[in-house]
Amino acid sequence: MQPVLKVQALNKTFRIRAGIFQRRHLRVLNDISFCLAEGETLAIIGETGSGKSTLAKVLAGAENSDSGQILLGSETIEDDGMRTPECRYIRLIFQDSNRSLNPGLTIGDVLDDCLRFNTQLTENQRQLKIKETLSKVGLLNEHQEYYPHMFSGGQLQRVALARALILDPKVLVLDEALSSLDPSVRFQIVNLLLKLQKETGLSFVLITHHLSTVRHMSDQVLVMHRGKVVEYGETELVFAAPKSYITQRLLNF
Ligand SMILES: Nc1ncnc2c1ncn2[C@@H]1O[C@H](COP(=O)(O)OP(=O)(O)OP(=O)(O)O)[C@@H](O)[C@H]1O
Repeated sequence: MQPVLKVQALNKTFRIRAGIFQRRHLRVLNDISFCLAEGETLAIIGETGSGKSTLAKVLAGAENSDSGQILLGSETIEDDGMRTPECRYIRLIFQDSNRSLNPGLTIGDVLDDCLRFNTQLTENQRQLKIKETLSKVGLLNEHQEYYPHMFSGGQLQRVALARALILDPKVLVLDEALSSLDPSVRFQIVNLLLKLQKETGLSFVLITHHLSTVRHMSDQVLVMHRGKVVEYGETELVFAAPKSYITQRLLNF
């Protein structure tokens, strides 16, 4: 079966300050490759600074890579830093996604803007799509009239999910998206994500420090250390017998 997402030899370097007049190159992603099947979840774990968030941003088109390819189905959507518009089928939700919501816009306006800028839908079609999407994430049609400050933390993460889902993505990248939620709300959102995955075949790249969530949600796990993949395999196998010393340390073996 063809994977929905294929990442091949991805590299990314930042130029960082190394003194008053000096700069040096910091290699943050070093030859990263993996595959993700439709309806499956790949968890990415690693210590702070190992490159997980940079990888999430590159996948979602928020940062360009220096070299390497990202394929969505059979289409190459990034080739040595060049992006195609199809990258909108990979959407990113991060911990503070809602900080990027304009406090002066209602949720209906936010979702409508997303559709107006990215699709050719008519006003009626957009209204229908907004209603359907809010319902998918467990919000009411009336929530269209609400401003961001009127939502609780858990509801805001549902709004972030609605904003990601409204463009019918194939892959959702969740970068610590559940971390700031209290355990009962996190549990509800995890169940919602799993339900959506079952119903629509959506695939997830899950970046989290919560090992129990990794075990509960993911089919495969990829372990990063200083920008490199040090272990990659089925979640149950990796958790039962981690091969790399880095994984053993992360899993408290
Ligand atoms: N825009 C940037 N410019 C320069 N260096 C950066 C930039 N973004 C990230 N870095 C550096 O790249 C490295 C990897 O950062 P990244 O945020 O991807 O790690 P991470 O694994 O997501 O960490 P955490 O678990 O703390 O979120 C770090 O050393 C970080 O300081």
